Amino acid sequence: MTLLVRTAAELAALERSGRRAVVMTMGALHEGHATLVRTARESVGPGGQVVVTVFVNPLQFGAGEDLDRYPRTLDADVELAGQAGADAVFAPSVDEVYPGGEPQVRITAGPMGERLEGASRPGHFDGMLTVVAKLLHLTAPDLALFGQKDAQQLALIRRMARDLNFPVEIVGVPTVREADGLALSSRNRYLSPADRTTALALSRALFAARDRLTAEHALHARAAATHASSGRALALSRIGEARAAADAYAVEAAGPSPAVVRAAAQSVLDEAAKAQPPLALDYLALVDPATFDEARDGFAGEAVLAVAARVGTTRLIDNIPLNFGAPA
Ligand SMILES: Nc1ncnc2c1ncn2[C@@H]1O[C@H](COP(=O)(O)OP(=O)(O)OP(=O)(O)O)[C@@H](O)[C@H]1O
Ligand SMILES: CC(C)(CO)[C@@H](O)C(=O)[O-]
Ligand code: BAL
Repeated sequence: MTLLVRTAAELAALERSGRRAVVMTMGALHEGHATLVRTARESVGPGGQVVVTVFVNPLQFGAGEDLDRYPRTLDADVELAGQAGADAVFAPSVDEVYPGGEPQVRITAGPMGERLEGASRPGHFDGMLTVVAKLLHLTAPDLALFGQKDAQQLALIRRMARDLNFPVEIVGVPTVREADGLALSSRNRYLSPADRTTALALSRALFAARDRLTAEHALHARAAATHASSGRALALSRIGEARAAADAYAVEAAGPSPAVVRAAAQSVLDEAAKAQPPLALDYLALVDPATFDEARDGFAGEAVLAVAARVGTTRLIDNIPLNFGAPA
């Protein structure tokens, strides 16, 4: 039986058992959320405790965004959270979370919070981190789980926990997708069937980039295995073509190019911009997942290709991890 808790006092009175994991959500729960809850349950075991929070945080919505129309489905959320293994759902009111009205003192996300999502949604990450900090204090978990679908949010929460010494383990959970690739999101409920068809271009673009990267890795591996370009470089250098030799060496030494991989995604998005309804691209960026700095040519290691776009009145985000190979 899943307990529904509405106040901070009730939550504080909740008896603890074993390790406590928290999954924070804005409700309208779907299979992505259920996966976070199941992962939380597996992490703490049957003797541990899983708390799901459901709170649509006004502080992280900008003027003109969808705060008022955001879906609110608490009964179904309690049901789904319970089936996935939650012991309690904490669903406070706005007054309960912000008893003194809008908080004067807030968490500031810093430069990482001003890029990509932060540039499109000014103040969003300050509002998000402020409520996450409050919910961490209120729920006092041993671990907190967040989806990689919101990759920049996850990176900022990790950074906040580290920079401000929050005594909690932050766990990232891979993105759950529909069979056709669309990342699950509460905002998918806004999509008409035609919107949804266009929206599939987000994941298609990310998969095209992943496939391009796989092909690039194979090309470079083949070149290295056959020493084709070094052999050619040697031959060229013997006949005195020093510049051509240097170029040939460079081709073999360089890893896959971020620009080439990014372009594979861009061409899918360009096509979708001509669809009906059209996809309006906000950003497509290849970034370092820890800092959200742009991954330029020569980048090695783990990257994230992140995309945000509007289809009709719905704004969607998605991303995919891409490994550019071991850093030199
Ligand atoms: N498809 C998904 N796979 C894995 N985790 C997800 C997925 N969708 C959401 N989450 C995670 O669930 C948590 C709560 O997210 P939230 O309630 O905002 O859901 P959402 O579907 O992302 O909603 P929205 O459409 O408003 O962005 C976050 O940590 C988020 O990253
Ligand atoms: C982490 C969060 C619950 C804070 O409101 C929200 O940003 C979300 O659902 O991803
Ligand atoms: N899913 C991230 C929270 C937001 O869009 O406001």
